[in-house]
Amino acid sequence: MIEIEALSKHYRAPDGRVTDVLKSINLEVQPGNITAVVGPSGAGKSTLAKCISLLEQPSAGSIRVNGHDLSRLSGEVLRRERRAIGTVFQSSALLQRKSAWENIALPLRYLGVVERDISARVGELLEHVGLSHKASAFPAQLSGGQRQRIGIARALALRPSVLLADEATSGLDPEATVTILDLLRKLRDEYRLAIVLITHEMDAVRRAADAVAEIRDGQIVHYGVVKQLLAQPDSRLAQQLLPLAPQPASSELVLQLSYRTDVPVASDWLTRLSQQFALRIDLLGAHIEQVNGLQLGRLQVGIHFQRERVPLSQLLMQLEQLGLIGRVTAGAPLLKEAV
Ligand SMILES: Nc1ncnc2c1ncn2[C@@H]1O[C@H](COP(=O)(O)OP(=O)(O)OP(=O)(O)O)[C@@H](O)[C@H]1O
Repeated sequence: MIEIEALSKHYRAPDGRVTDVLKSINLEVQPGNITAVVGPSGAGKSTLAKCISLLEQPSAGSIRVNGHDLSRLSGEVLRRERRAIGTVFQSSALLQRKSAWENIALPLRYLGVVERDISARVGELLEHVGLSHKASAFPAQLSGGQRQRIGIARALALRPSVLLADEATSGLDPEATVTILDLLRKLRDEYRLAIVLITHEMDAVRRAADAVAEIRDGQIVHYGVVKQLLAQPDSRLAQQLLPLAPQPASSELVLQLSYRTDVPVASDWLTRLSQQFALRIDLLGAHIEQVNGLQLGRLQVGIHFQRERVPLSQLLMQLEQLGLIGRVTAGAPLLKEAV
């Protein structure tokens, strides 16, 4: 488990000017959980990654891994405790003259682990990342995705409890990206790893994250548990996770409806709603997203009132009873008259 508390980082330029890059970041990632950190370029994601991996010393605050505050340690104790954090970066930085097998063995060799145990552990890790057949290949003979999987195996060699993946899928093709993200999910579950996934790709968040923190200008401005975000379709993070382009509509009211496919939605909701309120409902757009193994649906519907206008609150309440969460995308002023 990793607990980041009131973490701040500033840099001091030679002329004495101070740049605050991280401002009092609080973030907790439990074992068996993937938390994505997203945000625009320059927001502070890499600096956060460097602080977590202790490449940079925080200016203030603490980073506790399994209860130990790593930011206060130094020397041999720090080297020992930091083994609890495995790191994978964008280019996995494998040694080119060493085979995949040797690259994974490196951290174990540095520690002086006996050869027999190294063999057993490397074999197990290669199997876990699905590359046993590439043990003797050199990095140049591997694809980008395969190199990244070897990088992940190496990061896990010392059995960390936290894995930091900093842009680990950037630059990979979609297929390799999916393989890496699915591997992270598998490792999360098998080793109960607490994974911090730093990424600028919302697709990666959708596929793998349990929670997401949005960082802007050095601060966490939004945080949400992915499965709960769907119940808040208005939230900024939900909109980013499940975008549905607004449709031009001649309808009196345009609603965006969300639902989880594992929660029953009345199959005849459309007929029931139309009949109950004398509506004509046009389907303007629909899509289903996979979010961390869960299917989430989004619909956009245009509504025409065929008799009197129905109060919006009544309409939304009825939708909720049918298993759908609604929010108005267009036409609200019209409705206000009727509310
Ligand atoms: N060593 C440094 N000295 C001074 N300022 C720095 C230093 N490192 C980073 N910064 C500044 O801190 C801010 C955050 O940078 P950081 O690299 O953490 O952003 P990021 O969110 O990772 O961006 P990107 O997605 O483009 O990699 C930027 O404004 C950057 O210029």
